[in-house]
Amino acid sequence: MPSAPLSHFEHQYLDLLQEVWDHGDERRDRTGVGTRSLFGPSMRFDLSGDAVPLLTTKRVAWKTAAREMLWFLTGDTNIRELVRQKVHIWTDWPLDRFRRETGEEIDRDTFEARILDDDAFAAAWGDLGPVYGKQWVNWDTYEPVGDGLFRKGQPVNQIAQLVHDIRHNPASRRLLFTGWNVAELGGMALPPCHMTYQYHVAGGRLSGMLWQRSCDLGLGFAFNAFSAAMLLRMLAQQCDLEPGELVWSAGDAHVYLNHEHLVHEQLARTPRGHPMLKIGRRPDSIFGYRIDDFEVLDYEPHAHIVAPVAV
Ligand SMILES: Nc1nc(=O)c2c([nH]1)NC[C@@H]1CN(c3ccc(C(=O)N[C@@H](CCC(=O)O)C(=O)O)cc3)CN21
Ligand SMILES: O=c1ccn([C@H]2C[C@H](O)[C@@H](COP(=O)(O)O)O2)c(=O)[nH]1
Repeated sequence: MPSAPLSHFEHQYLDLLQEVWDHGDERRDRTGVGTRSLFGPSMRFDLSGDAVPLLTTKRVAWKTAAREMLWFLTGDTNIRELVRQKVHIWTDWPLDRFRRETGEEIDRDTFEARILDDDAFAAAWGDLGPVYGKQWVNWDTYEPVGDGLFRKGQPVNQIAQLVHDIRHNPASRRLLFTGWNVAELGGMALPPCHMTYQYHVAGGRLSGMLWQRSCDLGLGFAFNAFSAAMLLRMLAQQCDLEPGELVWSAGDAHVYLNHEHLVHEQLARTPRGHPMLKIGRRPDSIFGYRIDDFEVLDYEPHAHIVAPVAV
C-alpha cells in the first residue's frame, strides 16, 4: 500500500535541509565557499522489503555511488579505476594537487585522459593516499623485531572480520569498522567523512548505523545514504539476515552557500515513489559483488540539479 505522503522517508532529509538553511550557523569553512551548519542530526530509514533511501527530489546517480562503494571494498585508493568506469567524483582532489604542485593549468578531461593512458602519471598523481579502501580492508599493523625496530605485520581486513563476527557473534557490541586511522590522516587527500559504521542484529534483522563527521547535504548526503544502505544489504545477504534499519547520524551537517538554488528547488518538490534496491545474485563473499548485481526499481525522480562541489 502506498503510504501517506508525510511518512515518506525523504521528508527527514528535506526537513533537515530546511532547518540547516534557515537556522544553521553561517561560517567560512576550509574550502572558502562558506556553509550553514548544524551539529548532530540523525535520520532513520527502514530498509525492509527492498527499500533504499535514494532521494527522489532530484535524480541521484546511484550507479556512480555503487561503483564507488565497490571500489572501496577492493582496497584501491587510486582514482584510475573510477575514471575508467566514468566515475568523476574523486578527480577534483588529485587534479587540485597537480595544479598546485606543477603550476600546470590542465583541464579535468585532459587530466583524466593522462591518468588513464600513462601508468607512471597515474601512480604519481592519481592516488588519494590511505583513504577509505586502504583502511577498510588493509589497515596496516606493525610488530616489534627488537631494539625499537618494527616490521609490517599482517594488515587487518576490517570488512572480512565484520562479516565473520556478524555470522558467529551476532550479539557482539563490537560489530564495527572505521576509516579514521589517526596515524595516517595526514597522508589522505581528505580524512574520511563517512567514518564509522556499526551493526546490530536482532530478530533475524541486520541494522546499521553510519556516523558521518562532516556531511555536504547538497551533494554528499545522497551518495552516503544510498551507499550505506547498499553495504548493509550486502552484509545482510552474506550473513543470511534480513535488512533492518539504517540510522544515519552526522557531526557537522552543512549546506554550502553556493547550493542555495538546490535547497529552494528541492524543497519545492514532493518526494515520489518508493525506490527499491534489488541484488540479483549472491556472490560467495562480500568482495565478490559486481555493478551488474544491483538494480534500482520504482525510481522516477525529479530532474537532476547541478551543484558545484567545494574542493
Ligand atoms: N564538498 C564535498 N562534498 C562531497 O560530497 C565530497 C567531497 N567534497 N569530497 C570527497 C567526496 C567526493 N564526493 C562527491 C563528489 C562530487 C559529487 C558530485 O559532483 N555529484 C554530482 C554529479 C554526480 C555525477 O557524476 O553524476 C551530483 O549531482 O550528485 C558527489 C560526491 C563526496 N565527497
Ligand atoms: O562522503 C563524503 C565525503 C565528503 N563529504 C563532504 C563533507 C565536507 O563538505 C567535505 C569534506 O571537508 P572536511 O573539511 O574534511 O569536512 O566533503 C561528504 O559529505 N561525504
